[in-house]
Amino acid sequence: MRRFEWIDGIDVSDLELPVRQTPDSAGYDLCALHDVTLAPARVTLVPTGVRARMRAGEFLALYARSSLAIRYGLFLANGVGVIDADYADNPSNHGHIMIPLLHFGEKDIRIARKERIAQGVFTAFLLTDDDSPKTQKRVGGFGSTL
Ligand SMILES: O=c1ccn([C@H]2C[C@H](O)[C@@H](COP(=O)(O)OP(=O)(O)OP(=O)(O)O)O2)c(=O)[nH]1
Ligand SMILES: [Mg+2]
Repeated sequence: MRRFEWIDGIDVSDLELPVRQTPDSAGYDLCALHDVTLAPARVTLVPTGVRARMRAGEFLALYARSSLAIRYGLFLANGVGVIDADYADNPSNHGHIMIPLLHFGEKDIRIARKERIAQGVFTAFLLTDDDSPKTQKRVGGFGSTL
């Protein structure tokens, strides 16, 4: 089981789930769910309308798209986003993947619904020999494990 799903209750009639552009592309392109204006020197959290399901021992790494970085000065505010496998079932937002975009340019940028804004790469990770997680269940995202 490794797939993308829509978050319930959103109009997805004109959208498509994340896809890779070519057979050897690593990243699944994630699109903006809404039109959004990015102001210079600000972080804007852009919703995607999707969640990612994956196996234990994997995470979805979110990276910027090089073209947006080069053309507009757009970066992920967190450098690389880490989407945990247990985020999909968190009761607070049901795994909604959000993209924190940081705009380094000087003028507002308009991002349109459906525009590809980041890419996700499914990635395997390793644990320490004495690994012991602090809690058994994730309850939210962005600070829920404080
Ligand atoms: O760019 C991102 C980064 C994270 N997340 C979601 C998925 C991830 O599983 C969750 C928590 O992310 P992270 O562990 O990076 O943030 P945190 O500040 O440590 O929050 P928490 O205490 O909830 O783990 O937020 C996103 O939607 N987009
Ligand atoms: Mg965390």
